[in-house]
Order: sequence, then C-alpha cells, then structure tokens
Amino acid sequence: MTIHQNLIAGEWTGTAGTENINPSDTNEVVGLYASATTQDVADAIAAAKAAFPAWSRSGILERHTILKKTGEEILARKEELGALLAREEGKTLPEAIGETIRAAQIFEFFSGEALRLAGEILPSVRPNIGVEITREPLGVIGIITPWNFPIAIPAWKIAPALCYGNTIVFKPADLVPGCSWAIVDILHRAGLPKGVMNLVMGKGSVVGQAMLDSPVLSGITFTGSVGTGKRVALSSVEHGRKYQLEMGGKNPMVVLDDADLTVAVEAAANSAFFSTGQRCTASSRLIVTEGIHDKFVAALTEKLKTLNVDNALKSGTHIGPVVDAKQLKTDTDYIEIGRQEGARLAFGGELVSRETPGFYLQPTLFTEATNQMRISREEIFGPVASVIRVKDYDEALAVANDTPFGLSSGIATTSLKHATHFKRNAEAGMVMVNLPTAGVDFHVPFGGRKGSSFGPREQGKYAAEFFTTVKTAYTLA
Ligand SMILES: NC(=O)C1=CN([C@@H]2O[C@H](COP(=O)(O)OP(=O)(O)OC[C@H]3O[C@@H](n4cnc5c(N)ncnc54)[C@H](OP(=O)(O)O)[C@@H]3O)[C@@H](O)[C@H]2O)C=CC1
Ligand SMILES: O=C(O)CCC(=O)C(=O)O
Repeated sequence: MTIHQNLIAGEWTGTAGTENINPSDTNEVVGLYASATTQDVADAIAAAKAAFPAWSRSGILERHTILKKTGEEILARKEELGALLAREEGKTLPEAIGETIRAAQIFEFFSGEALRLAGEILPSVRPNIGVEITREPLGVIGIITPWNFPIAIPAWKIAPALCYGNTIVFKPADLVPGCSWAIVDILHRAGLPKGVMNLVMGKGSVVGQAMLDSPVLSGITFTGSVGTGKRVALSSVEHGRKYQLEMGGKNPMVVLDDADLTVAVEAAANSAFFSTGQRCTASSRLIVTEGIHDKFVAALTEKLKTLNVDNALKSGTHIGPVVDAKQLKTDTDYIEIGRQEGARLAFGGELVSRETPGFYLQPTLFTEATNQMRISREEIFGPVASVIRVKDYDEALAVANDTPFGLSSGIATTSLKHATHFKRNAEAGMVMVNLPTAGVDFHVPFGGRKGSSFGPREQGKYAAEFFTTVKTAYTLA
C-alpha cells in the first residue's frame, strides 16, 4: 500500500505510522499515513518561517489563482473525496459529498477574498498628517483539526490562512488523515511555493504538543475538545501568540406549543442524529413545552424508527457508524449514565450489527430528563439526545441558556414574537429558527460563546480578524 507522507519544505517525507481504519468496516484499511517526529515538526516550523517573508508579500493574483485551482479540483473530485471521507470518518456518502462541496466552496470564497483585500485611509486629528490602516499576515500559523469534519474544518482554516499571506504547519486528526492529505497534495500541485504549506500527521500528544511548545508559531487555530483547547490556550499565553478555539457544545433545541410538528421533528432528528450526532453544533437537549411534549415525543420516536443505521457507503443509510471504539465507549457510557440518573429510555440505546463489522449504535432518545443531569450538561458527541419538559417559553429560554456552552441554539415556533425574542436572548454564537442547530453556511461567521469558543470568529470575511494583524501608519504630508 502506498504511504501518504508528510509535506515539509516542499518535500514529501516520512515512513508509515498510522493505519486509517474504516469505522463502517473495521477490516478495511483506508490508507497508510506517515507519523511525524518532533524533529519533523521543528523542520516544518523552520520551513514555514523561512517561506513567510516571500509569501507574505506575494501578489494577490497568485494567492487567488492557487486557492481557486484548489477549490476547482476538490469540486471536480467530489465523488472520490466524498467516498474517502465517508470511509475514514463514517458519515453517510451524501453527507460526505456535501462536506466536500462545502470545502471547495470555502476555497472558492477565499480566492475571491484575496482580490478584495483592503485597508482604510483616514485623516489624522492633527493637520497635514494622513493615517493608513492595513491588515498584515500574522506569520506562521499552526492548524490543529479534529476528526468530525475531515475536509471542511481543514479547508476553513487553511484557505483564510493562505489568503491573508500566512504560512502553515498543519496537523490533522490522526484518526482521519486522508482528506487532509488530499487537500495538501492539491495545494502543492496548484503551485504553492515550498514551505508555505507543511503537513505533519501523527498523534496530538507528540505532533500537536510539539507545535504548542514552539515559540515560533504566531498563531494557533484549533477545533476539538475543551481539554486540548485549554492546553492550546495555556501554551499560547506562555509564548505570547494569538489563538482561536472552537470546542464543545451542548446545544439546545426549543420546541414550543405553537411549533409546526413536522418542522420541529425534522429539525430535532437532523440536529441530534445526523452525522451520527458527531457535530459540535449537534443538539442533544430537546427542550419541549408541556402542550406539545407528548405529540412531539411520539412523532420523533416514529421518525427514529425509519432511520437506517448502516455502512456509510450503502445507499439508504441515514446514520453511519460512530467514528471509533473510544467514542463508542463514551456514547454507551453516557447511555448508562442517563439510565442511572433516572431519564427514561424512549428509543434506541443498543449496539447493532450489520453486514460489515463497524461501530453501529442506534439513535438514542431519553425523555423525562432534567437539565441538571450529566447527560444534559456534558458533551456526548454521539447519536444520543434527551427531551427536557418545560412549562412555557420563559422556562424554555432559561433552560436553553443554563449551560456552560454557547455555540448554537435552535427554536421551533410559529410565533414571530418568540422567535424574535429567542434570537436576541439565546446565549449562543449562532441561532436557528425552525432549522436544525447544525449545518451552517460557508460564507458567514461561525463560532460561539462561553465555554464553546475563544477568539475571533471563523469563516466568511470575519476570518480576517484572526489571520491578520492591524497596522496603523501615520505620514506627514
Ligand atoms: N468541537 C468539535 O468540533 C469537536 C469536539 N470534540 C470533543 O472532544 C471529544 C474528544 O475528541 P478528541 O478527538 O479526543 O479531541 P482532541 O481535542 O483530543 O482532538 C482534536 C485535535 O487535537 C489534537 N491533540 C490532542 N492532544 C493534543 C495535544 N496535547 N497538543 C496538541 N494537539 C493535541 C488531536 O490529535 P489526535 O487526535 O490526532 O491525536 C486532534 O488533532 C469528543 O468526544 C467531543 O466531545 C472532538 C472533536 C471535534
Ligand atoms: O454544523 C456544521 O455545519 C458545522 C459543525 C462543525 O463545524 C463541527 O461540528 O465541528
């Protein structure tokens, strides 16, 4: 089997370290991927530092062209890359192709942003002085990504970093290196100068930690768990660098008495169970008012009976496998915790076996949960959700906001008054009305509040806040 190597200073290098295993069929090795050493990380950082002066001054047409070519190739190969994504991560093929298209659109968007770089010219408060405000690239950016969006999250960190003139050291999740390797290969062939983009695959405890320990990186952008996010923060404070964190969520989906039942059930099923619940924007707290509660639970339970859990590549599969044995254990541990806490298991909770050996878990719904239970407070990151019964809108909003997290928040209602009030008062970075809490656009800001996120927003033109630094220049006329 070919070994997919690391890219350091424009050279492919390294020997095999990681077997990329298909969670829908654990007998299948999707590919072999190199593992970087701490010396490789040091070499990658040095290469990115050496490449920075020239790349930071490169023409915007060069950046535009490389990003555009990359987006075009990803789009042209959407079926193949989507299948790779489905094989390595386990989301269904349509979801995986959708994510691949989204990655292409992100490169396309930032190829346009490269042509729209702008500053401001202002008069000084003093006579005969002009003031120019410009944005400059930060320097060498460390990118550390999780396993749950193997192509979209790398794309939405890499594309703006390059667009604004930074160089990169990129460590994808060791569980799913395939799509990341493919993006880096495409960028390399699209003509990026040596050292601008460096790929160091391998374990977080070795490769990621070596990045955190480096005083050379000017910024680290990270998506993953709260625990690792804290490490990124502490090391960044120590080294005086900028950092951006996207971490967990415990996103609420409020369903009011006046909701359209079909809309509410579709939104809740999608939020909680699609992509196997492995989205930081997934909803695992369904907060439902008294008058609609029983109808909603009955209709959602009926809906869950129609969802097929199976091999991600099989047509007709609605929910693919859990990503690996470790995450499956987390999910089943939480199901046991929910039972012991006294929530009622209304659907699912069991492992299922299919034609191919994989980590298959039924979508699992608890009812009669309270917002104080651990299943309502801690991120599970699997196809497990609970229904919390509340009296009215005011209680629903209070429960929705009673969480350490604040990424996404949803409401199903036909009341303009409640929808408007919720949009203003939900303590979250993103609010969804009559829509799933997950599934976002690629051209607008993404991010949260409280324990979910730290630093400037990702995506859209707001990405410039993290990937650039502002300079104010005064000139005597
Ligand atoms: N917000 C989100 O989108 C995500 C949230 N999560 C949450 O986190 C839980 C655990 O998932 P997990 O994959 O373990 O999350 P991690 O935070 O461990 O992984 C995210 C990334 O950080 C890397 N990493 C791990 N340790 C270090 C370190 N010491 N220094 C630098 N980088 C490091 C990982 O490497 P590697 O894994 O390759 O070793 C991976 O690339 C999930 O169950 C879920 O609750 C997880 C993924 C995404
Ligand atoms: O919901 C989405 O579209 C994006 C979710 C996401 O980025 C995540 O789970 O990390």
